[in-house]
Amino acid sequence: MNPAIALHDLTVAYRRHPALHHISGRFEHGTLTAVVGPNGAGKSTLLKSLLGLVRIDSGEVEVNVARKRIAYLPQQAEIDRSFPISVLDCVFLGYWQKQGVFGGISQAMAARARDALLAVGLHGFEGRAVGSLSAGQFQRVLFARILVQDAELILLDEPFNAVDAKTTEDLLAIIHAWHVQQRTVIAVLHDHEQVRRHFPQALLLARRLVAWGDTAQVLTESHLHQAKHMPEATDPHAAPCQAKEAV
Ligand SMILES: Nc1ncnc2c1ncn2[C@@H]1O[C@H](COP(=O)(O)OP(=O)(O)OP(=O)(O)O)[C@@H](O)[C@H]1O
Repeated sequence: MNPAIALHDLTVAYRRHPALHHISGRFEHGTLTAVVGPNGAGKSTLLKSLLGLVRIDSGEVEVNVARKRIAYLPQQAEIDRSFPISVLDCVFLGYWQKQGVFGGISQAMAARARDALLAVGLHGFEGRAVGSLSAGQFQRVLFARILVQDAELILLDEPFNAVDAKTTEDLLAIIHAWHVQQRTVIAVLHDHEQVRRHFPQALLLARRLVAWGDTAQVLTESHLHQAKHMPEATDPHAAPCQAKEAV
């Protein structure tokens, strides 16, 4: 069976400096994977490359999931919530990918959106402006939006940043339910203990691939030590990356 995603010797560079260096591997359908690594390791770039949001320098990303069945939660810092939109309307945005902008919201769809808000613990928040929510409440809204989107592949970039322990626990329960429903979930995370407890698969990045597979085999002391010693800065005088260069 085709994997949900296959990376074939993927290299992505920003102004010539590789953020991802010759990465190969597969995300199988229905797997729950944490992407971990130090700051600047290329984790967000990896998610963006799956969505076609960054230019690929060499290699290939094979995505065997229809674009409209992919949900993406960027880091909160990348989301503008200054525009005046209600919580319920924000959840309705989850339908847009499937329906198109002019699809209209049926009563059944509105009911599902309200149920999604209930599921994330935000019953009664429907009319609130998203700009007035706390970071944790807003993250719950974004999870409700993914719930109505009914996505097959869910990409989450640091979903628990600035989110308290209770909200994290609630959102982890939703991720667990997605896994049980055989959706493919890929989440960028920093808390290794959390990854060990909740994520069966892990991918450890340090621009290059350090390890990818069962979490217990990936998050070993030796692998984490290798990742930690990724050079902090890229060398401005480095030669351009050669696509066939050994990793
Ligand atoms: N748009 C951009 N232009 C230039 N360089 C970029 C751009 N986006 C990311 N980078 C660089 O690419 C590298 C990887 O960045 P990325 O955001 O993918 O890392 P990350 O692992 O998600 O980091 P963090 O844990 O800090 O969020 C970093 O060195 C970063 O400075």
